Amino acid sequence: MDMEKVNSMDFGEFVDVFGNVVERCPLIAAAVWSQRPFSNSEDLEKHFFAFIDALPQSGQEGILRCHPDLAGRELQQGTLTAESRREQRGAGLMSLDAAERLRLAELNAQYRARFGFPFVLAARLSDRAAVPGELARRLQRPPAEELCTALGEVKKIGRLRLADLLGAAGLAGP
Ligand SMILES: NC(=O)N[C@H]1NC(=O)NC1=O
Repeated sequence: MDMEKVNSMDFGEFVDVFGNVVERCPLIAAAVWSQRPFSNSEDLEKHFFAFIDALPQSGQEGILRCHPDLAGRELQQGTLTAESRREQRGAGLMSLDAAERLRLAELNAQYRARFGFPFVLAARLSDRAAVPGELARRLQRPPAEELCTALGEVKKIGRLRLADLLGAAGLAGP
């Protein structure tokens, strides 16, 4: 998809296409649409990220809370978004054994109890062997630092989702 096509989208089409660049936060795409035209994919991405950065802490935590747990209940119930399912499957999180699932569920619960939002990690840049260790490591971090790290992961997920949507054509900028 090229930028000319993106810039010509009406509001509804844009939100349909980009509404899940940030998991279950179509409001962000709705706000970004107002800022078109975009010169290239980096410019488009910049607007998504700037919206996240400009939110008060409660809004940033709200974005994190829109994410499903890794290997959590929604994966079991089949209610993940298509993007999240693909990411979690790619990382091998759909084929955990019972002990691995339990370990992750315990760590996810501890993380949520400590920080008040779910553990977020760009699953496509990780795998089932690395996730529990990374979760245990981040569980020890100070809350303010952890909020920044988690938002950084939201951006990594968003960058990969945008690249999927735009393909190579969208990446070519002036
Ligand atoms: N909790 C969490 O990190 N969820 C996600 N990560 C990812 O790559 N896709 C998700 O839905």
